[in-house]
This record gives sequence, C-alpha cells and structure tokens, in this order.
Amino acid sequence: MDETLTVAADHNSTGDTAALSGLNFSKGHGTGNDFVLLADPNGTLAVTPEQVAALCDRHRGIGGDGLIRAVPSRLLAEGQELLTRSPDAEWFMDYRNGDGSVSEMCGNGVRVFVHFLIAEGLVELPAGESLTIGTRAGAKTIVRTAAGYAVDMGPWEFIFPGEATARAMDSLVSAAGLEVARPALSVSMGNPHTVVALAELAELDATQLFTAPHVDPTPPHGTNVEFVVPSEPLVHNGVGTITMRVHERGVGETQSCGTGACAAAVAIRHWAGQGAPDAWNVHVPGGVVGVKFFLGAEGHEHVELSGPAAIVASGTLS
Ligand SMILES: N[C@@H](CCC[C@H](N)C(=O)O)C(=O)O
Repeated sequence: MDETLTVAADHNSTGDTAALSGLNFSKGHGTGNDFVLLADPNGTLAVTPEQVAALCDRHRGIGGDGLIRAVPSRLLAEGQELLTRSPDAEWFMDYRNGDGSVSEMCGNGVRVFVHFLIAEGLVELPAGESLTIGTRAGAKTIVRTAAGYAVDMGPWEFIFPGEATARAMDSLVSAAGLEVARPALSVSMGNPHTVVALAELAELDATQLFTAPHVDPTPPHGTNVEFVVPSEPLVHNGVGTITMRVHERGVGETQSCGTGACAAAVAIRHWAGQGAPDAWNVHVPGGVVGVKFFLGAEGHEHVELSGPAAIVASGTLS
C-alpha cells in the first residue's frame, strides 16, 4: 500500500464518499471485469479502503470489481523506486479490489487503465505503438493492437516450486457443488493464483462460487482460484483452448480475470507436458482473452495477455 493511502486510512476510516464529492470518474471493463477509474495527475487523491468498497458497491455505489487510480509514478514512493529501474513508466496503476484491499496486479485492469489514460488525454498511443506503465508487480509494456491491447505480463512462477515440479500439484481445493476436493497448482503472475482442472463443462457449471473456495495449503497472501476445463481437442491449429471461471481474492466471482487466464494457461500447459502450444485462448464468462508464451530478453519465459478494453461511462461523484 502506498504511503498516501496509509495516512489517509489512519485519519479517515469511513466509507463516506461525500469527501470525494465533485470528483470525476469513469467506468470501464475488460471482458466484463469492471472498474471504477479515477485520474489523479497531482497525486493528491487519498481514497480509503472503505471508500473504495463504497464506490465499488453494486447497489449503493457506482459498482465494480475494483478501483483503479491513475497517478504519476514520481508522486508515489513505490513508483519512484520503480522509476529507477524503468524510467519510462510515467503512469502508475494503483489497483484495489472491490473490498478495498490492495493487489499487486490486475491483467484486465492494465488494458482498461491504458484505455483510460488515452481517453483522458493523458497519453497518446497510436495502434502498433507501445507504452510502459508502473504497477506493484513492476513495469509492464503494452502494445495497442487492432482489437485492443497486448500486455507483456513478465515472467510467471510457481508459488510452491518444489511441490509443483515434483508432483504437478501443490494443494487441494474444495468448493460448493464439487463433491470431492481437487488437486491444484499455484502460480504467481505477480499476484497469486491457484488453478484447478475440471473434466467437463457440466462440472464447471455446477461449481458454486458465491463463497470462497477452500485451498489447502493457501499461498501466503491468499489466492485467486481458477476452475478450468480443457477443450476437446485441447489444441486446434496450434492454439490451445480452455474455459475458465474464477473466484477472485478481495472480490468474489468475476466475469473475467486476466492474470487468472495467464495462470490457467501456465498450469494447463504444464500438465499437458512437452509439445503443448505457446498460444492459448481462454474463454471466460465475459468473453475471450489471448495468452502467449515467449522468451524475454533477459532469458526468462514471459506471458503476454491480450484482449479488449472499453470505457462505458464517465461522470462526477455527487
Ligand atoms: N481481475 C484481475 C485481478 C485482480 C486482483 C485479484 N483480485 C487479486 O487480489 O490478486 C485481473 O484481471 O488480473
């Protein structure tokens, strides 16, 4: 959490959004994963976790899976640190979950964030060109494509590396609607994920995600849980296809999760073994996102996430 927010929470721990009255906001989404967006070019906007939760409330607020504040990196302590390594990352994506908690990363959020920066006139990004932004999971480079945005999400990692490589699973997940606990693999995309493979779409439909699945052992900072069904056949024309539902840490079930789609492709590709493709389409309730694996300049395997972004409304908080 950045310093500004910590201080603000100490002094104002209410969800009273009257203090934010007059503030301009936008609402956007990426494959149905929706966000309240705030521009903070002067770095003066202190939004408490309670205010985030109030703004994201679908009945009494604007509604969203999370809130994204666009702030210059140089105006945040964590952004200044990042600028020493990535001087191009002028804008920082300050992402919070709908319950007010902070997450390291949001894959769909990055695309929507960049779309918002462009819509607000804060950056220019013609199709085919790239932009680097700051996030709590490091700098990310985004290319504007004909269909949306492609984000270099950086390298992935197993959260429990010994277990994952020795046994191809590291935990057991139970969820309402699934009769027995299922083996799962935990993958970090900067934020934590636990991926469970199910045999068929009927099982995915039967899984109930209105309460959080139980993960044992749980990664140290909690986890987002992806339930995934591989397509039959898994690979067509060199592209793997999977269908996914997700229960997000700090949110609940969402229509889509970009980092979750990346983690799901990592796990399914790992389970599929040698010869598994580098390109994947991940079907989520809110649409389809693309995931690709490629070798980064530093020699680590990176994950690219691609998909659309939309701004659907703008207004002023009353
Ligand atoms: N929906 C996001 C992930 C948002 C953060 C997540 N809930 C967490 O707590 O890590 C995505 O598109 O990646």
